[in-house]
Amino acid sequence: MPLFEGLGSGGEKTAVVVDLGAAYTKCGFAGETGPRFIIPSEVKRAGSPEVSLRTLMGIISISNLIRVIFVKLRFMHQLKDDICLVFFKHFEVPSVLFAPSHLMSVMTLGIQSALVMDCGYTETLIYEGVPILSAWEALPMGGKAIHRELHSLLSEQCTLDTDSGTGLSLPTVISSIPEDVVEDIKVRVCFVSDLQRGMKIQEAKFNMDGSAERPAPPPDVEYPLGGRKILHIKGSIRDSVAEMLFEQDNEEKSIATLLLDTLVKCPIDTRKVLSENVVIIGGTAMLPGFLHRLLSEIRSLVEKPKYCDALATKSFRIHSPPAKPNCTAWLGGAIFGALQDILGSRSVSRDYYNQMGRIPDWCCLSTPLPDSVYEAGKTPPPLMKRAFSTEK
Ligand SMILES: Nc1ncnc2c1ncn2[C@@H]1O[C@H](COP(=O)(O)OP(=O)(O)OP(=O)(O)O)[C@@H](O)[C@H]1O
Repeated sequence: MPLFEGLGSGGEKTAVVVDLGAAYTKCGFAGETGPRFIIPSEVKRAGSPEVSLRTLMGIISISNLIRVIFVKLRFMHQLKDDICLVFFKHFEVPSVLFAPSHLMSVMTLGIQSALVMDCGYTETLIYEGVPILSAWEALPMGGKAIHRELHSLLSEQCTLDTDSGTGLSLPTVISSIPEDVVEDIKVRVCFVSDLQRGMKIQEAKFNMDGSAERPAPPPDVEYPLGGRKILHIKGSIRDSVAEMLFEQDNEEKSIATLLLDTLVKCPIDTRKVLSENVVIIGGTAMLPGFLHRLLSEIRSLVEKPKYCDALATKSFRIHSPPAKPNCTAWLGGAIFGALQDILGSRSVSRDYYNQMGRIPDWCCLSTPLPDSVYEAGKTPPPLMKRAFSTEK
């Protein structure tokens, strides 16, 4: 079907749904089952996600035709302000809605309460539609950390075959492996080992006297690089690079303990329902074996005194949302975006933005907007408006 067929030409307008991730931006239309585009978001400065020009251009080319935008975002207020400025002032979209990705993910399942873990970068928690912010936990462990580790392991341990020789060390042939190749290698050849095997790999890694034996690695892989170069990827890298997610650091934190610590912070009467409604989102969860290992880690940890006494539940279940983990939040946004009445009453309208010059900071509801943004003698404009209907 042509991309824009039937959209924006009369009737109710379709919302555009954008999930701005730190690594990838997903973009498509409300009411559809998957994003039309997944494009890399470029991070310009470490720790400060910025939307690349390329990403914005992709979004903008759509908004020109549809004129109604539904943006789903979980970044800081300044970035939201910048996005509003572009969409309201330049493209004159009727309304924008910023919705939390974790809440949107729960929408795909039709459940009220869930513990949502986002394994892009951060983990958070939602209960009965309201995030329990005091239980929010995060660990800088995700696709990026694996990517960095893989990059250094490949450079240190792998060899290259070229026309001029075989078994050459990497630095003698190329200065470094391109980032997109490392990303491709991660997605195509790496996997998460099961609990037993993973424990043995970790034991061997941290055993200084060499007495712990490492399990036999999977076969090496020959990966073609450009220019008739073949990269030999060691099997021991394939099965161990994702172990960092499950290794406990000096503070005994891994992604499994993070989930359990979050649960311990929740009110005791909510824990059972949350532990039986775990939702895992984020592209890193797509590594083969990830969910199986996470569940095994959790089941083993809950037997330990630290959690056995504190948790008051041992029953854990992970949902299977109707989308791949990296697109679950987007799909929730697409479902929410198709609910015209609800969407219209929850978005920030262009009129509001034009009069106020800013969007409300939902994180600071206790801080009212300064009086100076209201015109003298005028009451503030309504925040919400039915912006998605063609009714006059
Ligand atoms: N099939 C796959 N197997 C393994 N890893 C994958 C797969 N697909 C994507 N990834 C990894 O998932 C990560 C991106 O996931 P996702 O798109 O959920 O992140 P994001 O939304 O951009 O980031 P964040 O949630 O931190 O904002 C990348 O590190 C990518 O390498």
